[in-house]
Amino acid sequence: MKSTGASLSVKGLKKSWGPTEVLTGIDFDIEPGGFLTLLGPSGCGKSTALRLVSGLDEVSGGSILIDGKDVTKVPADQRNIGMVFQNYALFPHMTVAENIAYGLKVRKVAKPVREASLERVAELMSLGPLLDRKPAQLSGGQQQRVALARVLVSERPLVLMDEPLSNLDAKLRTEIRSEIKALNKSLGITVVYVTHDQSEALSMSDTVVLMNAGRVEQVGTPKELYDVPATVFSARFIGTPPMNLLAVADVSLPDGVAASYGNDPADLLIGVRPESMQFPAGGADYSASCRITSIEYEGSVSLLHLTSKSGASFILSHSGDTLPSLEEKITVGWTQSAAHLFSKRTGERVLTSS
Ligand SMILES: Nc1ncnc2c1ncn2[C@@H]1O[C@H](COP(=O)(O)OP(=O)(O)OP(=O)(O)O)[C@@H](O)[C@H]1O
Repeated sequence: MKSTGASLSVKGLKKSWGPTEVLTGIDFDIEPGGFLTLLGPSGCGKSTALRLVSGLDEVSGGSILIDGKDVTKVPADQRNIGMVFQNYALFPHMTVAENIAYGLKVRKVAKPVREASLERVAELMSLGPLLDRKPAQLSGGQQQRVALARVLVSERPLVLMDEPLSNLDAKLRTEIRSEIKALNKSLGITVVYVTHDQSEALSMSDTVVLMNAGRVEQVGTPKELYDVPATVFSARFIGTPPMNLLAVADVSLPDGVAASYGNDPADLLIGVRPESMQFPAGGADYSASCRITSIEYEGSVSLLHLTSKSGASFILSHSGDTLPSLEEKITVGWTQSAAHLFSKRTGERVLTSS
């Protein structure tokens, strides 16, 4: 099953339903064989963007290029795109084998070729022993694997997946996640994936397009989004528990940071990830005095829920052996490199000269 992925370029994509603009002009690009995820909260427009790329809905503005060719006005069935959705709708009266090979049969692919493709994909997806069963005789995870196999066997250079794992339990999600990723790499197909689950996005993607209210908040590799969030929204959306954001009044800053910020220092928000905060604070560049309000034991770490001088809540992920006690007043710290500075007013990351 050789397959070479297509490139995809989305430019200024807009969609309105009546007077409501649900996509306000989004841009992203993906190289052949890449894995790009549209990530964002419910209702931000991820599925809408995917449906426009697939051709199921018409754009209100902007363009879609596949392998450099403008397909914005090309009907869905001529875009050569494979799709897997959350409700994977297998044909109940057909066996697994018939379901998988259905698309090839419709396209009048010769029987020996069909059979060879089926055998190959069944092996890849470990579906061999299930080929004669009907969908009702499969578990949810097995049905999802059949839906994926059906798309993979079709050898489309571009595959769109809309929350394909959302019906599965946590263990299966993790298993199928890595299967999808491995298939993306071994077959070279280009994948555009939609999810609201950040851990799914971070673990699978080469590129993440983080969306918020119909626009793109940030585009980058998973590491870029985690290490250098461009906005307060990115900082809070990526990472579990989310990044802490503290007002200047609650933090003791290194000399010069506030002064080097051209604007009113009270506009600064100091971001720090729970896992980058240290207790005890010894030698840290930034520090904050606080009180421990609760302690959540999570096995490898304990989450210390803290309250700042001004009453703001934040979290420190503590991996040390000795735990402080509840209600104890402590000082926590973090290094310059773990500090993320944002403007409260614009929500954007700001750089200081220090
Ligand atoms: N056919 C439609 N008519 C009117 N509004 C629609 C239509 N389809 C989607 N919308 C609206 O567009 C917005 C974006 O929806 P979309 O399904 O793209 O979001 P999403 O990010 O995929 O959300 P979810 O993760 O919940 O699926 C929502 O406010 C939704 O109500």
